[in-house]
Amino acid sequence: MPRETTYYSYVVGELPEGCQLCVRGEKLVLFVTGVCPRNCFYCPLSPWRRGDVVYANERPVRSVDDIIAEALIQEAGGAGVTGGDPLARLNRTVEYIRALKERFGEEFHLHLYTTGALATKKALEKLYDAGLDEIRFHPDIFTPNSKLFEREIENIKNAFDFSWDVGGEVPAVPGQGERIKWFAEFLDRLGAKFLNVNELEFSETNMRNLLDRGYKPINDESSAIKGSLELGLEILRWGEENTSLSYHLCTAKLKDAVQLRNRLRRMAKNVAKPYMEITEDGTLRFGIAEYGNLDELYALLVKDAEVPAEWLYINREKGRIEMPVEVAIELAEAIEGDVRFFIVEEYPTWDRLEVERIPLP
Ligand SMILES: C[S@@+](CC[C@H](N)C(=O)[O-])C[C@H]1O[C@@H](n2cnc3c(N)ncnc32)[C@H](O)[C@@H]1O
Ligand code: SF4
Repeated sequence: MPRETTYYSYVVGELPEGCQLCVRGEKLVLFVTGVCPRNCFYCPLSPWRRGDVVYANERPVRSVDDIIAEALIQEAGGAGVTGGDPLARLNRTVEYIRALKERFGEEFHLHLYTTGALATKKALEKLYDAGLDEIRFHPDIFTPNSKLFEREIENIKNAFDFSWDVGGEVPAVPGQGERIKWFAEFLDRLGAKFLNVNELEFSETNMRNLLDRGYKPINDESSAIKGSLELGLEILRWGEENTSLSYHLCTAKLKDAVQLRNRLRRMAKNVAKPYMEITEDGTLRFGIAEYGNLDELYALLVKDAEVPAEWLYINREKGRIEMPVEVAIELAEAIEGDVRFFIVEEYPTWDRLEVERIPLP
């Protein structure tokens, strides 16, 4: 029987090393390029991520230094190299893998996702020499009669010439169980280590495609697709009986409630300013005051309201003054006029996504 993990997923055999770090929030998401030779109907990437763009987590990358800076804030123990297809920009991918290994040492674990379409022996050799530890193939098993799929399948065989961990990773598309089992048997014959199965999720980008094919979310609060988890479990039960692969069924809930939360908590302690609280979810909570003239407001708060200057931070980019929650609550009661006070909660990420805003009376 597949084991249920404490982080809302299911395992047969051993959890792949890349996943072990990921669930603890220790994997940097290194998005090398949005360029990809495929066009999966379930592709979750937004149009602006489909271009030749580079991100380390939410941070846009101009050079390797940006990647290192992000890894330090996260206290990352490794990175998942993703896209798009990282092999569509092979030199860049190799440069980043090499730089991360050089900066953080051999222990820094690197796994990479690829379609397999560009995984020639030469390309794989470059990745292996750069220090890649684990490679995960996602061939187009749901369009089996295409030339591209044939090439992907042929290329996967090249990966077994190197002593890294080789696995597959595909979404559990309801109605496609037989294709996934075919892929599992294929990987097993070659001597692969694992097959990861992802619970299928909708995003703003793929929602139309998924609805048109009759797939529906399980409820209003979840992005998971009905029937995908059940299919994943069925594949794990079958796989345990019929193959020697390890399996991991990675759920939408794991990604949202565990992996993201753990990553945010790791980052929050390194970016929180003294006036910010870190919540259980890893978000930053603090008070803000908004007013047209920030210098005037600052003078009012320091001189008239006698708030110690070290409790205040003028954030000109966002047009506000930041402060501890308690100070904002007191000031909101004491100050009359056009100044607006709020308690906000933000992600500790590069884009500082605001997730809550409570106006103070
Ligand atoms: C997000 S992709 C990134 C790498 C690459 N673009 C790919 O598709 O392989 C990583 C894994 O996510 C899975 N995936 C793709 N679309 C998905 C979706 N809509 N819901 C859940 N998993 C998905 C695939 O199994 C893929 O191996
Ligand atoms: S392989 Fe990944 S990035 Fe490429 S189209 Fe499919 S889901 Fe999108």
